[in-house]
Amino acid sequence: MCAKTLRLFHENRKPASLRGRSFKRPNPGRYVEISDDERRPKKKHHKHNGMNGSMPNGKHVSSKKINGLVNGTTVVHMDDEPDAAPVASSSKFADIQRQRTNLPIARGKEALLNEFREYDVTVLLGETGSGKTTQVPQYLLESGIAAEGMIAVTQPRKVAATSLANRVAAEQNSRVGSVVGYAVRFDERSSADTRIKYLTDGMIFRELMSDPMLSKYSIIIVDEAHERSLRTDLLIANLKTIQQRRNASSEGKGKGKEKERLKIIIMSATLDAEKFAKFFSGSKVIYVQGRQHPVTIYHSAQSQVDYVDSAMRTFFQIHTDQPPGDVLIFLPGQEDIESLEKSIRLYASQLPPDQQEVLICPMYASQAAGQNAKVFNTTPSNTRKCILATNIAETSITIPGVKYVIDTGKCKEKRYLAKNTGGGFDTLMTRDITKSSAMQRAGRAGREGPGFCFRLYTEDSFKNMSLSAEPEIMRCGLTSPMLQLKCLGQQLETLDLMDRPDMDSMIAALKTLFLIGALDQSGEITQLGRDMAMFPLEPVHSRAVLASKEYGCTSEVLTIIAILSASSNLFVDNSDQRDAVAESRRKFKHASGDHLTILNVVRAYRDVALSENKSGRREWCRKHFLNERALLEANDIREQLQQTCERLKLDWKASCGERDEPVIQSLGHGLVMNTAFLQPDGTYKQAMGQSTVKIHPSSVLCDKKVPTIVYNEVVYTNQIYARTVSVISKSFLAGLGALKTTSDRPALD
Ligand SMILES: Nc1ncnc2c1ncn2[C@@H]1O[C@H](COP(=O)(O)OP(=O)(O)OP(=O)(O)O)[C@@H](O)[C@H]1O
Repeated sequence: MCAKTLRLFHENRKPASLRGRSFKRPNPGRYVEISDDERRPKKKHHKHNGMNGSMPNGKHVSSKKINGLVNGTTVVHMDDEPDAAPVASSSKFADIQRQRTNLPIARGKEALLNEFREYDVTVLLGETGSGKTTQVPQYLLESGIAAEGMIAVTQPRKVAATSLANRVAAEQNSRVGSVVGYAVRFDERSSADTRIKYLTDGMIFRELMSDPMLSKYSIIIVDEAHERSLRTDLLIANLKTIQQRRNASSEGKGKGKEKERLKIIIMSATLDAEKFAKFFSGSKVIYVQGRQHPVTIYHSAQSQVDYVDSAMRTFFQIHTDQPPGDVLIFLPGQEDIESLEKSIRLYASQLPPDQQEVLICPMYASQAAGQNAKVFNTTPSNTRKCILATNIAETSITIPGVKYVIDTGKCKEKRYLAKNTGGGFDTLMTRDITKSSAMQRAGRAGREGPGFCFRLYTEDSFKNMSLSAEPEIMRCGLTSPMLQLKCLGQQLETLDLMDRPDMDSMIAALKTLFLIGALDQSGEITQLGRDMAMFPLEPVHSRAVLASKEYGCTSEVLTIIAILSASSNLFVDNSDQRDAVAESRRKFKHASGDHLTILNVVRAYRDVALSENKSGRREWCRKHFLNERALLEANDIREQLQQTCERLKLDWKASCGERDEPVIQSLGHGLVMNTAFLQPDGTYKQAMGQSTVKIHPSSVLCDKKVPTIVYNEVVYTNQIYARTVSVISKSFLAGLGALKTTSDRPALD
């Protein structure tokens, strides 16, 4: 392959099509400048602010304004070049400290701290890479503003929480889990010494159940608030009330009571600050100006129909023409990542031997955490790392070595479909990204030095993008958050939210909770519902675990639910070897369907583990197209679920041996909304809704026609598919009431 055939960004197109873009920023005239002392003497020949940068043709690109901010905003100016670094030290720690002091935010440290001291709520805007997420918590700790309490920093994504904790622990010259810790679902590293904790918004929301006033925290930082994830919105609503109560009770009680007070800091690079400031009246908006390194942005001249192919061509254009530096490519989902990985591998193998090697690192949520963490490893000098990521790499993180970003402009977004049917479901749909996402993606370059972002969409497309995504609470299923709120004695309907979900979604969630026994007739939470909320699982899964007590099969159900909760799929989907995969899967096949097939796999793996060493186990998994990471992760998850069982006095060792019915029926208690019956045309109609589903081709039941099915989830591609499917008896479903709600139900047994 010749590099020229891959060209998407031609040199001669640059002046017209490859314009640098900048973050819009507030008009400094409207804002109070904190202190001139904070500023460095100007160096006139450079202006490193926003997404500015000199074009390859030498043109300078000016900055613009992104969001109007409210009056009273403070701008902390840091738009000049940082001071020369202190004398370099040979130790890594000294090097890290030098990096810290060179960050734009370091220049406004004292001014920021004064604002944090004065205001209970601050909304902090600062450009990507300015140092908000890593530095602000450390400033708060070192200045004593956090007093005796802990500082929580919430993140919408696991990978951000863990990688930030690692970085900040290194900056504190300590190990993760001591002064700096993290907590994400199924993984926590913290101790009595922990003062700064990075945690997902879901985890802190869960903490509300055991500590409704979040009393161990004196400061809660809600980071990447622009994402408006569902848990962030629920957390913010709760924080407002908690702060009012805590601060009112500490009022006038003297110094000792200071630690009862709660400070809230909302942070992002691309935030509608005004909306947050209105929600928290009396809050202060602070703008940290300046970024450490410029990012030059290029747009494609024409719209790209095949974004995977365009990404591939752009990658090789960079690889063959540009200086060393790793490349981060944003794609919507796993299928595109796998397809691009194949083509890059193929073309890279045809490059001349003197070309740098290409190391491909996929990064997506359903891949095991350990695998995702590999992207943070440094690359040997003769290798260019090419990270193929979904939007899990979009915010907060710094991937060492990344100099180039390729942005396809696409993402997958969770949406609740068919909400009017009462039997709706969450599904992922591919869509165009928002301006906020585009800026965040570009911001992943330029973190260790000047960066470049190649957008595979036109400048007009960028201009026409909406500013930010619709809040998740407006577009997702609400079963799990509604159960958690009920446990807290709160109603979603009456909560003081920034945006309110629609009534259909709330009714659908209430209906599911009622059907699985979490709520009684009057909508009050039951003891069963409280027990369900104890598990770090979707309520439908925790209901299955609790039902297993009655059927004496908790051991089997825990194993299956642990596999279903793992972040990666158990079965490797290898489309090139479809027949071999199918043949191998047949060995584990259980006539009742996929759930017991999963159990057969785990049992077989356990037997292998008794006789084989690590490499033998790995080889066995490879031969059977199984993902060992999923098996290992599920083992950890199972141990955590066992602990919850112990707290609930549920015998997790109880086993039903080889019987399948108790297991399927336990699952049926939880997945009652995910049941369907066969129709004459071979499709299945939801027992509790109006949608029609097909059995997913990956299921062991895909060629079968069985009267009634229970399934774990639906996936939506060109059709609606039920995935992880088992046969369930009609009489059992009738007993649950699942077949009573539709007029065209089949004749019952
Ligand atoms: N793991 C890391 N390895 C190397 N440098 C890092 C790492 N994490 C952070 N940094 C450095 O610290 C800088 C600031 O990172 P930080 O996450 O605090 O910025 P931010 O303002 O929160 O950015 P964003 O809005 O993108 O989250 C980065 O640009 C990078 O130079």
